[in-house]
Amino acid sequence: MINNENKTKIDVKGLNLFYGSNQALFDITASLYENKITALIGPSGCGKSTFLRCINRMNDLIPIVKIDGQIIIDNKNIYDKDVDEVSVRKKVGMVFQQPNPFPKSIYDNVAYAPLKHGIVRKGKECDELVESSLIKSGLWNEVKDKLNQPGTSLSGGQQQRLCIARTIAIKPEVILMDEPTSALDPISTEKIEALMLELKQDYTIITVTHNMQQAARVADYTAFFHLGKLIEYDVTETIFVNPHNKKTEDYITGRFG
Ligand SMILES: Nc1ncnc2c1ncn2[C@@H]1O[C@H](COP(=O)(O)OP(=O)(O)OP(=O)(O)O)[C@@H](O)[C@H]1O
Repeated sequence: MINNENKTKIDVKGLNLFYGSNQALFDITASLYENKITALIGPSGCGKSTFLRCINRMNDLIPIVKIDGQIIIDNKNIYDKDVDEVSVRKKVGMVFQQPNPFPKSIYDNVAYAPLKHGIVRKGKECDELVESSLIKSGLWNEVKDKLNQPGTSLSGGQQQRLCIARTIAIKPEVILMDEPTSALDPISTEKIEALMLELKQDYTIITVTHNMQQAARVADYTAFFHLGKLIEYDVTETIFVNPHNKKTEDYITGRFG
């Protein structure tokens, strides 16, 4: 059962999303909790990534998308007309499936956006932010002597941690992760999972995963989607051990998906 002492960070109310005439999300309503990891699971095409992208208005970039309903973050509907999507994306950072560092140095990968948004000034202030972001992403010890080397010279797992450092540097409150380890080897995956558990102390994390073991290992809450509907959402243990819906049970026991 969901613990009522949790603090809601994101309140989703009656969210519908259409790609042209094709409806991809149906009346999604859920509260997502602060300093928790919520995993979104479900078969391919069920709308997990679409839902994730609604939380930082990334779907606004797709012209055929129409959205109705509300996503309230800290008491403000991010789809209200007076909300600018750039400010939403600062508050809600995102890490993608493929590590995608900029073709720049390790240092510049982290420093670029904070300098551009005026979060820090060049020099000591920026150096400190780069260092603290790389420490928080667990990469500092591996890169502190080669900050001028290209981000792309790192291993896949290191590149993903660099992307996490880049996200943290903008000082978000929520981090969205879209299958953050599916392109990584098991050891890099383990490091990212350990990092997620550390990061949830400071951030609210929503992650899409196809890996049930990963959801079971890291997520406090799990939401099961099917055909664009949120079928069941509960504490992770309930979803995996004692699901209430037959479809959830069929999916987690591998009967479809
Ligand atoms: N840019 C787009 N234009 C049109 N339809 C889209 C677009 N992106 C997704 N869809 C459709 O929306 C539905 C949900 O897709 P989505 O990618 O959100 O599912 P998913 O659960 O994340 O899938 P997967 O696990 O395969 O990544 C699918 O029917 C998909 O074809």
